[in-house]
Amino acid sequence: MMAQYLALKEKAGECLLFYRMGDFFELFFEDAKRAAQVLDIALTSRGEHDGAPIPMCGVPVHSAESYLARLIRAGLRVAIAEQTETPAEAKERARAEGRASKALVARDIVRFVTAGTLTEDNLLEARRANVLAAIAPVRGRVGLAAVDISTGEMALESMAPEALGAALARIGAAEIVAPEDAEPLLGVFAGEGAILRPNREFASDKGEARLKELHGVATLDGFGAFDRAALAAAGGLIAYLGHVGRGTLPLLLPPRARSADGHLAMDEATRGSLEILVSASGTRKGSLIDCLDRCLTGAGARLLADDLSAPLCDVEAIRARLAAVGWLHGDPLLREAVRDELRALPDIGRALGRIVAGRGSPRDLGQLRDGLNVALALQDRLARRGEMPPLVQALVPRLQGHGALIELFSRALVETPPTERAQGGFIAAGYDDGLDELRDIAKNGRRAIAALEAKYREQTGIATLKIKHNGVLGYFIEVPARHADALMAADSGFTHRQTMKDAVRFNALALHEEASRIAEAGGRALVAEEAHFEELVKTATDAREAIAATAQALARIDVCASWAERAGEGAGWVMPEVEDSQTLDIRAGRHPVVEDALARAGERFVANDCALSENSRLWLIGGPNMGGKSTFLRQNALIVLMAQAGGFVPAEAARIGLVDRLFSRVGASDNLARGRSTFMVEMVETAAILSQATDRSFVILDEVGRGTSTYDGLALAWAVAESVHTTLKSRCLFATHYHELSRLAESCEALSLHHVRAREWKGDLVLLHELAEGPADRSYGLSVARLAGLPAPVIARAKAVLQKLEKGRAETGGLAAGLGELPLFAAAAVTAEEQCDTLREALRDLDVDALSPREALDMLYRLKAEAGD
Ligand SMILES: Nc1ncnc2c1ncn2[C@@H]1O[C@H](COP(=O)(O)OP(=O)(O)OP(=O)(O)O)[C@@H](O)[C@H]1O
Repeated sequence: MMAQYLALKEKAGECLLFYRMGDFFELFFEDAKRAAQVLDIALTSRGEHDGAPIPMCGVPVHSAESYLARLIRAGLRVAIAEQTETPAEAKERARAEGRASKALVARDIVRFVTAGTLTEDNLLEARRANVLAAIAPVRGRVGLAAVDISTGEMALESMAPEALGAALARIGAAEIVAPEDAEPLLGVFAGEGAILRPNREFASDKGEARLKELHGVATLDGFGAFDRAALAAAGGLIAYLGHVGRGTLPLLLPPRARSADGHLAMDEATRGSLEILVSASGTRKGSLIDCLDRCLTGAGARLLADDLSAPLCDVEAIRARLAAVGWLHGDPLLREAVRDELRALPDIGRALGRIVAGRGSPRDLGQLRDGLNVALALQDRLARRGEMPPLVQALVPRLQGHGALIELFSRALVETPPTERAQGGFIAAGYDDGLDELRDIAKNGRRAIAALEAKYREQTGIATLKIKHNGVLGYFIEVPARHADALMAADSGFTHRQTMKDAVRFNALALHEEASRIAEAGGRALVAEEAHFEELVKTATDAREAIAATAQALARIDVCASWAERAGEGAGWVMPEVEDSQTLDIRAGRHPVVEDALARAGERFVANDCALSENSRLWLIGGPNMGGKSTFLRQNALIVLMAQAGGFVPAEAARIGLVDRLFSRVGASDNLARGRSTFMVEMVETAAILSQATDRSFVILDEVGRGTSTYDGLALAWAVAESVHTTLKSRCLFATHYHELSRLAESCEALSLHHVRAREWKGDLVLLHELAEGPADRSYGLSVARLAGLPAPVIARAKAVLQKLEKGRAETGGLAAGLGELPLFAAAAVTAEEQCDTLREALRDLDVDALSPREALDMLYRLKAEAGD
């Protein structure tokens, strides 16, 4: 057995091996130690290997899923080795092979369970997509393929290598597959969740061929335009799926082409700081989606998460979504009726995923029937409305067309089919006459057995005689021990089977005959049900694309209704106007998450305006700590994000010029796990902004430079603000405590000064959370410290120090004393560019083909020296 185990373990590689033995999955050696620790179950031992006891632990097969879930959550992967023959078959095989020894049942790995390839309901989160991603670099581009196995939705894209990090952050994959050579590309995503596979699996021609074969098409053009890199990633993804499914592929819908420019780009730091899908605490609670999500279905919630992760950059597409939301918002009765239908909707996308992956149950078939029925009812309701916005109009036809399937499944299945199919009982009466007959035989047999019980009681005079059934003996007669003697007699007509402590069990010919009849009919009924199950699975599988389209249409309707519902909950949510401009004009905007939190505490959120335009691009915002600067910055970023995702926004009015990239640098946070200090993180993220933001981007910068010494910090903040204003020309909100920065207003014409208001009243600080024009008068740092409970002697001492410092500042002209003679940023930048131009010219004039290797090397030295000068 150990030889068999070790061979399978070799195949399982890094995965824990679940080795099936009877009713248990057993784990051995290091696997056992690891699993016992994660699952907190007993570690025992069994036999010896190389003279040492073999560590072992096990989990019961019937509850294996909950253990699997915990192992997957702990970042582990599992290979499942099942018995591939029965003990009887094994014996037969051993005899045929002429071996007398005890036959070992053959086993093989039937499946790998990994975080990215789950389909089981209880291993998945209903409201979160579970994404498996694959990357592949090809000629300077990186392909990215992403699939949610539970629903089969697949998207392909390709990008410059620098954009990969942001794309992976957007997707939030549970597992990432990459070619061995490409590990460095993964950057921060390398490690636990990344799986390296042989390079040859990521060939674009193979990827293309596999996709064509899967979808039965001669060309992929109908699905979109995919470049070599995207196809190579698709190839790697499908190869990996084939590997984990041991040859069986899960549901894969035709791939969608996702273009990077179609979406509002956000890097990982921005996503993190805006707390879109998870809050800073790492959970959904307190995140934007948690505050917005009113979806009634898991699929709707998953689509909403996708929308918020990748808001659109296309005015028409955004307006189409907004029109659908507005339609449902303006008609609360219709909205409620639509939502009533959705409430009854099972997760048909995931049910279909399980069915196609060969892991479906009768319950999944029942869910398809019920879900498609809901879709039909919804279609009917919407169609009767007549007038609809174009998006809804396009969705409605996708809700129908499953009449034959619904009719078949309604006739074939019982009302609530079970999750287990081994015991049968899911095919409805009246669907198959032969099956009904077999069931009748079994039913009559059970009735006959009940009659036999009465007959035997009368015959033996034992009133406590009972006919019972169990899995081992089948049907048997049981009498209390004190009555057993009468039945033991040779001519009693009963044969002894088992003696228990208080009872004795017997058989009888008539009982045996009835029992055999029942068993035979039952067995045949099971076979018949199984055959029907296969037919129904095939029907569903054949219709998979149409069913998936219906599931997606339902999810989109749910998302639109969710936005409408959320906006309808309180006053002050509006449909944003989206346009192609550099305007960002938000009247009385609010931060939805902070507003909710304050409302729970019975407090009111103070709404604030934000009015940026081409001529007033950068707002420098000062004011006391705790004054609401960060909140203001974030609320405007979130409003942009929500609007471009196609939703209403918490404001009185909002006009939003399309944003191509959103950047947020809020609050310095340590990232020691990745080996970077606070200041380093801050600078890396700021560098990303300076290299990528455009005049269509929106940037929020919160206290850049605070992570270092005052002079360094001020100097950096100054240069960054100037660069954003003058070079990038992005719209920007810049919060800072450096008063000195207000002097930037003298040289930057599109920069204006603002502050959050505060007042001191009877010695106490009152924060008004209200934005006003002009520079902040002072910083109130000591007052906030006092609010926070710093001891009075410390405050008093700080006051004395402050007075001295301020006196010094007055005498010397302060921190920014020397800035009067600073040349304009633009002028400084031009000289750098000029220098760069001589290099560029030298390169342009170069005839590479005419150079010998030696000359090329010389030239390289010369250019380098010039750059050094
Ligand atoms: N507009 C508002 N209306 C009501 N309360 C607000 C508002 N903005 C912020 N607050 C409250 O003030 C708290 C502090 O806000 P925030 O963190 O934005 O201040 P800050 O000025 O960025 O502070 P610091 O400079 O210390 O980072 C918030 O947690 C919130 O409870």
